[in-house]
Amino acid sequence: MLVSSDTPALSARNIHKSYRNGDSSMEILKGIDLTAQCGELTLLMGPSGSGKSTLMAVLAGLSCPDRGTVSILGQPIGDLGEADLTAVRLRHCGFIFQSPNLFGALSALDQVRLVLQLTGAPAADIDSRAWESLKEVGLSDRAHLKPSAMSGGEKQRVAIARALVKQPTLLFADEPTSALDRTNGDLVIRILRRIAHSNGAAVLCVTHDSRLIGHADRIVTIDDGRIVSDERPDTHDTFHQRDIENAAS
Ligand SMILES: Nc1ncnc2c1ncn2[C@@H]1O[C@H](COP(=O)(O)OP(=O)(O)OP(=O)(O)O)[C@@H](O)[C@H]1O
Repeated sequence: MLVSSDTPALSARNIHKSYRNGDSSMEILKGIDLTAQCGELTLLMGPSGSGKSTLMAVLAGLSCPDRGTVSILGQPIGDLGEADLTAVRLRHCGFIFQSPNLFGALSALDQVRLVLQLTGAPAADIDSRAWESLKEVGLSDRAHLKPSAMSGGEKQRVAIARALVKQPTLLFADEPTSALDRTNGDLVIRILRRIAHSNGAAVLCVTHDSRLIGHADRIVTIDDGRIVSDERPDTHDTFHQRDIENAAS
């Protein structure tokens, strides 16, 4: 895929999504516009039930919107068949969830190697890349341990190494720190920030964890299926949805 340097990693336009419950339908996303640039850690925050995880699933191509378009590196993913969409996700997207979901029988190193084998990386590169990725999350000395011998924070860092090893353009994280204590939560968000800043990934992180706010480049708040604020804490460059709408009109 040829991509200009101005192309956002992700762009979503007028996203609507409803869920059916028996005869009734509930609109969860009510016209979301969002662009994510490479090199930024963006937090998606908002009250429980406001639609954050639904939005993340739509942005990652895991769920289809009823209306609107999502583009990854300029490619509208709604135009892709299932096989091509899976290929885009495999090639460009990494995922981290609240629970690390590791394979119980595999060592940390093998969990990371497996991703590279599945993505068809050259066999000669697999070991060095897997080691490099574990080193990035500070787990070189834990590489041969299985999940049962690791702490919760270590397991979450293996999950990050597994997402990171593909060098994804887009990294989606859904509540990655909510099961972790303060020290491990802090470590995980620092790693996510470094992945954005040093590796140039666009990192989108759904969270309730207010401890993460100070680490973010941008905080997008969703309420009742709409973006209600979009803030850059470092620069205090704050603008609200009405400003976006005014700018677009
Ligand atoms: N598959 C589904 N079928 C029906 N309703 C759903 C489904 N998934 C989510 N919902 C509903 O959509 C609404 C938004 O859910 P979502 O998980 O996106 O919110 P959230 O902001 O991530 O919440 P939380 O912070 O509690 O995780 C909720 O009312 C939820 O019950």
